[in-house]
Amino acid sequence: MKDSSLSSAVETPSGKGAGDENFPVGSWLLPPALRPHIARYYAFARTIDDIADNPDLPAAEKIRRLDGFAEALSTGQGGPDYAKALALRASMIETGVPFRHGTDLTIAFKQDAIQGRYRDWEDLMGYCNNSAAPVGRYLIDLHGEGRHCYVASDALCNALQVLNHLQDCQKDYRALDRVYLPEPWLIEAGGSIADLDGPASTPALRQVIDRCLDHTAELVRRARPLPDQFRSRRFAMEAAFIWRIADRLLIELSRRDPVATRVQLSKGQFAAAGLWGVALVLRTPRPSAPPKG
Ligand SMILES: CC(C)=CCC/C(C)=C/CC/C(C)=C/COP(=O)(O)OP(=O)(O)O
Repeated sequence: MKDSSLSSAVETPSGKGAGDENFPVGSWLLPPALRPHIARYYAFARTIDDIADNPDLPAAEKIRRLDGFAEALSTGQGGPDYAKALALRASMIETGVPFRHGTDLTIAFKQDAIQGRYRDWEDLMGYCNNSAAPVGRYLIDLHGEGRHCYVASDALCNALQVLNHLQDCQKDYRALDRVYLPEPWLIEAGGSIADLDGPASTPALRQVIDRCLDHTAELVRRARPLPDQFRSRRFAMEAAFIWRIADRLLIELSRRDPVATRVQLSKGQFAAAGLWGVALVLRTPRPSAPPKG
C-alpha cells in the first residue's frame, strides 16, 4: 500500500496538522497503544476536511472525491488515491470500531460543499451531528467504553464545533462564503451577512454570537458528566481536559470579539485546563462497569 502519510492526487492538503487544533489530538494522556489508530482517524478527517474547505475545487468535484473516501472506507475499493481511507479501514477492522464514525464525517463535509447558510439551531446541530459528534463516538468505541456515553460526548463535540465556528466566523465567510451562524437570527437582530465583513462585530452580529453562546453553554453543561462516565482513567482525563477547554473558550468568546481578533486560549490557559482535567479525575473514583441498558 502507498505510504498514507504522503498526499495523493485527490487530496488538497491545507498544511494544517494536529498541532493546529483547538484541543489535544491523540495526546499523551491517551493510552499509547491507541494513539496510532487515532492518528489514522485524524489523518482521514483532516484530508476530507481540507477537500471540503478548498476554495479552488468546484462543489461537484469535492463531492466526487468525498464519495470516493466514503466508498474506500466502507468497501476497501478505490485504490492508492484513497490510501488514508484504506489505512483507517484497516485500523477500524483491527479495533472493531464501526466505519460509520468515518463515513458520517464525509456526509458533513459534502454538506459543506453545497450549503453555505443555516436556518436555525436545529439545522446547525444537524451538521454538527455528522461533523463533530462522530469524533467522540469514535474515541468512545476505540476505548471500549459504553454507548451510554454518547449523549454527553455528542454535547461536548457539538459545543467544540460551534465554538470553532464562532472563532472562524469571519474567515469562513471571506474564504468560502460559508456562514454557520443562522442567517435568520442576524436578520431578526437587524443585521445582515455583510456584518461579517467588518473590522469588528456590529451590535446585531454580537447579539447572534451571544445567542449561539447561550445554546453552546447548555451543551457544555450537558457534557459535564462525561469524564465520570469513563472507566479508563486516561480517557477520563482527556475528556475533562477537553471539557475545560470548551468551558474556557465559552468565557473568552463572551468577553472578546472573534471578528476583531483571533480568540483562542493562551498556552497558560491550555496547560491549566490540562492540570484541571488531571486533578479532577485523580480525586474521583472510576465507574467499574457501564450501567445496564
Ligand atoms: C469523548 C471526547 C473526549 C470527545 C472530544 C472529541 C473532539 C476533540 C471533538 C472535536 C470535533 C471538532 C469540533 C472538530 C473540529 O476541529 P477544529 O476545531 O480544529 O476545526 P477546523 O480544523 O476545521 O478548523
